[in-house]
Amino acid sequence: GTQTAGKFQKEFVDKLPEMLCTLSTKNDLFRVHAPEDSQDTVFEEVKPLLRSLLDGYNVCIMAYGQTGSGKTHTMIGAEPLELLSETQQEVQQGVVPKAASELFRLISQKPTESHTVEVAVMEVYNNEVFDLLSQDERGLGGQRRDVVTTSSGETHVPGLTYEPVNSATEVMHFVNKVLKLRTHSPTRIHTDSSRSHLIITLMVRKQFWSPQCCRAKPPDELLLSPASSRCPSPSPCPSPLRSPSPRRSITQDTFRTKLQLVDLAGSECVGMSGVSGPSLWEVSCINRSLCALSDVLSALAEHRPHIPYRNSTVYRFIYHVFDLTCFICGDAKLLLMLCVSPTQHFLTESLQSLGLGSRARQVQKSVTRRKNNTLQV
Ligand SMILES: Nc1ncnc2c1ncn2[C@@H]1O[C@H](COP(=O)(O)OP(=O)(O)OP(=O)(O)O)[C@@H](O)[C@H]1O
Repeated sequence: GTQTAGKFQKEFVDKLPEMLCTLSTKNDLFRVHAPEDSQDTVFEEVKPLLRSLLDGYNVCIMAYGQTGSGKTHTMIGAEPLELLSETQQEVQQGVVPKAASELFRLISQKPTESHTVEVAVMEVYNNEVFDLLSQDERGLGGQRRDVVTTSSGETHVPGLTYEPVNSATEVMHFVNKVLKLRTHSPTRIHTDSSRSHLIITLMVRKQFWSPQCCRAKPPDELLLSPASSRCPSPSPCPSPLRSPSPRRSITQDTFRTKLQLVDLAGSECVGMSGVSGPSLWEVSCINRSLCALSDVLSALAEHRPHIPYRNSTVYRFIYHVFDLTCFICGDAKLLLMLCVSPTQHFLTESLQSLGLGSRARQVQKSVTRRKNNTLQV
């Protein structure tokens, strides 16, 4: 009866943290953080992936969970950051600013390599992709972009704006500038609910410097500068790197990897969030795209011959964002951060999120292999 079910739910919720912690200690790939854990503690899980990014893996870090469960808090940080002191801001920063800082810190430790970094910010709203770094005519949102798949199977967003960045501060300058363009609406559960999926991409290009061209490490002003990141063949290397002999530099292949930081829109039950009218379409698009993710993960986990990447209208979103053929089966690492409400009220939603997490873990068992992701310069 209802009473028994209620008792079960209470016991389940009471035991949930303990169960999760036990699982966490038994499995290296699985961690649980309590609400009081700091952003720094959570970021410790993410840090190794930044090293992988520079080692040549594509990396996707994605926050999933019901509406209001803390995805934006986890990915971006406490808002509004500008009202906090500098020290508080650092403490409250989420995965995106911390990952950008760590990336540039790691790059600064590799003086013999030249890196360029570019940032793109997209939102996927009602199954359409918007380029937030290129505002529409009214300045109220991003330009709508198409998603195309080439004959070689690569997915592109033609015209997507990539801005060159030289520091974490510059990355966050672009991100913070466009965050207000992201679609938000109040719901009964969350007064400032994001109604779109946010995708921040950091594209890293790495170029090796030829010994004939550069006897020593390139000077700092050449590192991370998009315009100067290529060894300036056929012109001689700039002083003091010019070779004593009149040999010209050798341009090498560029190694390109992508870090995708994804703050998904929250899954929600219409009855609970109380949305109506045009907002119902938003919820339907959000829930369908999240179901499609679940279907893809299930198919991959069960090694089914058909993986429904191209599942109806969400295909473009799923395929482009996760590029799952690459992220899960190939040269990539995926970190799924499940945000779960600590209250009993949202037990069903929490179980649903954990279900998705367990499917994702099964996919993790497939072998990840890194390949030379080279581009012709
Ligand atoms: N660990 C936490 N510590 C303190 N506050 C938190 C934490 N997680 C979430 N919050 C707060 O809870 C509220 C909802 O969080 P957030 O906006 O991140 O949810 P969300 O999952 O992104 O929601 P939606 O999908 O509806 O956009 C915010 O006010 C946020 O600051």
